[in-house]
Amino acid sequence: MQAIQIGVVMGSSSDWDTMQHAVAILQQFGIAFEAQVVSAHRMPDDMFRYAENAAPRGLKAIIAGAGGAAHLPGMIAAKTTVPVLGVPVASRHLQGVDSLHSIVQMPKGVPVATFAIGQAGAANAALFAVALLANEDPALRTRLEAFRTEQTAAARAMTLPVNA
Ligand SMILES: Nc1c(C(=O)O)ncn1[C@@H]1O[C@H](COP(=O)(O)O)[C@@H](O)[C@H]1O
Repeated sequence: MQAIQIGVVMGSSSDWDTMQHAVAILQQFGIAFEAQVVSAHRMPDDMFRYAENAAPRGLKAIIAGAGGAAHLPGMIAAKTTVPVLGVPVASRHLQGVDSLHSIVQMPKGVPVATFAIGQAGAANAALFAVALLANEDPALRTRLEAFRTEQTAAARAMTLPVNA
């Protein structure tokens, strides 16, 4: 069995609607991943353990999604040097601006790569993880390039009602 390369964590199962878009990309590229709920607020000891074990377990990156007071990505980053890719999940009252600011405004010295709010951010975090892995995996880079080529073709094929 292939060793797990990417960890996907989220603060609540209610984040799945967003974070499933990261998982779908990892599946599409055949990346060995794990996905689970880990909350800095509700299960701090588990969160610390997850972060501390990330490097010894060989994880290459952690995609962490959370909403509201979204401390999960930053707190994981505080406990590991494995790259953390943060996904702000849209919150009910502030539409995810709170999540974005919580994740992006890290103090100097503890970086979290922060993506857009919502499902596009989740998908892009996964694509970024694929790009990181592709640095060491030429076959994966070829698949990533093919993905981009298909995307370009789809964009070129777009039509507008005014031109129909
Ligand atoms: N931001 C965090 C953390 C954390 O950062 O540790 N743990 C849960 N949450 C967030 O709380 C929101 C509401 O969670 P519930 O739907 O379970 O009440 C979710 O978006 C989750 O990411």
